[in-house]
Amino acid sequence: MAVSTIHSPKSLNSTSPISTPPKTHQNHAIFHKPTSKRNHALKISCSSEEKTVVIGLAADSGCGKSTFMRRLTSVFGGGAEPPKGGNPDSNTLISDVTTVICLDDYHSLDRTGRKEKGVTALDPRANDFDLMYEQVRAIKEGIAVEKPIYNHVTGLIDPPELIKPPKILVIEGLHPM
Ligand SMILES: Nc1ncnc2c1ncn2[C@@H]1O[C@H](COP(=O)(O)OP(=O)(O)OP(=O)(O)O)[C@@H](O)[C@H]1O
Ligand SMILES: O=C(CO)[C@H](O)[C@H](O)COP(=O)(O)O
Repeated sequence: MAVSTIHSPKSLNSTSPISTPPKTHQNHAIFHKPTSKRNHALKISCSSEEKTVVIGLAADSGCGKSTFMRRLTSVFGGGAEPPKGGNPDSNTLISDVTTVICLDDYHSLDRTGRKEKGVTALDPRANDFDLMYEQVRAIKEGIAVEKPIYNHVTGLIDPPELIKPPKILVIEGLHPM
């Protein structure tokens, strides 16, 4: 499993598939590995007061992303719940500080569509990376978006849900980077 901060609108605008972190650490959430046996706690510092910090979590299906995210959001405080009054099959988790969105929501082909085309959910042809990029960039810039929902119960793409910019946005899935 890979976890990374996604650093700036500039890096999101890059044409390179791999974003290059800037040299300063301002406005970034920073994860430190313990440096000594006496320092077991995961230290998290987040200096951004105004802009949404984006954290990407990449791993294959069933690797433990959701489990890890529940732990991570509890570190930031508050319980995380699906959007109130929305689609009960929403994959989104919202707390006071964080919003976790699942990138399965950017599947461009539903379950039947993938079967017909003979592609898996990992295949770029089954995902709308352009929409993902535009919406993550918009949220980071403080703009709410209407994000699609991939319904894991029905295998269909449901009507979108409104995602408002949180302090910390976590994008978890197969291709967040
Ligand atoms: N660190 C761990 N050690 C052992 N089992 C784990 C660990 N983390 C998660 N699991 C178990 O692995 C299974 C998959 O976990 P989880 O649903 O978090 O994965 P996921 O990556 O979010 O899956 P998906 O991509 O299907 O949404 C669950 O049964 C969970 O209890
Ligand atoms: O979790 C996944 C990817 O992260 C699923 O494999 C993918 O979204 C397809 O979902 P389903 O099997 O419900 O049609």
